[in-house]
Amino acid sequence: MNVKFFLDTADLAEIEEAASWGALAGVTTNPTLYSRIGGKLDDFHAHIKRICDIVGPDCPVSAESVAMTRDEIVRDGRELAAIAPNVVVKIPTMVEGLAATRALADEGIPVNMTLCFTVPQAILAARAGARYISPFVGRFDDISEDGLAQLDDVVRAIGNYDFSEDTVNGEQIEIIAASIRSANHVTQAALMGADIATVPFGILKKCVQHPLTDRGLESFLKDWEKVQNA
Ligand SMILES: O=C(CO)[C@@H](O)[C@H](O)[C@H](O)[C@H](O)COP(=O)(O)O
Repeated sequence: MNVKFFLDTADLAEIEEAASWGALAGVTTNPTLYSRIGGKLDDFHAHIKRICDIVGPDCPVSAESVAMTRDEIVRDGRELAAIAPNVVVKIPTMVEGLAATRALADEGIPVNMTLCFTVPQAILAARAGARYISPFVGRFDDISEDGLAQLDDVVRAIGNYDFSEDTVNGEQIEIIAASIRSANHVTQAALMGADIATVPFGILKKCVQHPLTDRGLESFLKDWEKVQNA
């Protein structure tokens, strides 16, 4: 298992930029992120394809189903999975979603079970065959709960067991820390052993930066000028 950064956006310019940094391992989208870039319904599949083309076949791209019944979610999921081999079908943690996850997993289609807020939800997602489980940190904090503690609980509970009989091709489940609001959330998620942090582009940039890095670079450049003029 390895720790990875996913980008939480549907914005192609952000994805291109982050992919060019050489450390991006995947992308997650959701209906809000797609609407934020002015996305249109009839362009949704083409847009997901564009993201897949930018990041390449080794980077999973989560595309969310907004269907509400098992059969509709399964139909949606099959269509989304047909866009590109690296598409992961994102499905909310709900009864119909669990049933659809089982059906899609049995067909070899990977699912990212999203909107997960508790350990029992995560265990059910795992048992239903989810490849990824996405506990939300920031939104749990928003209701005066402890998002990081909840993430820690999910990481430990899922890590206690072997779910390989339930997942597509016996692959290991990966926990995606979602609703990340700060670089510190990323730090804490990594210390807890979350496999992935999916972060908005602004947070990804903050993860690269540090004032001491800037100050150190400035003084190295100044001193190098002295070397050149010596
Ligand atoms: O579920 C996943 C990743 O699997 C994410 O795309 C997830 O939807 C987003 O992180 C959240 O919706 C972001 O929420 P917020 O922090 O902006 O309220």
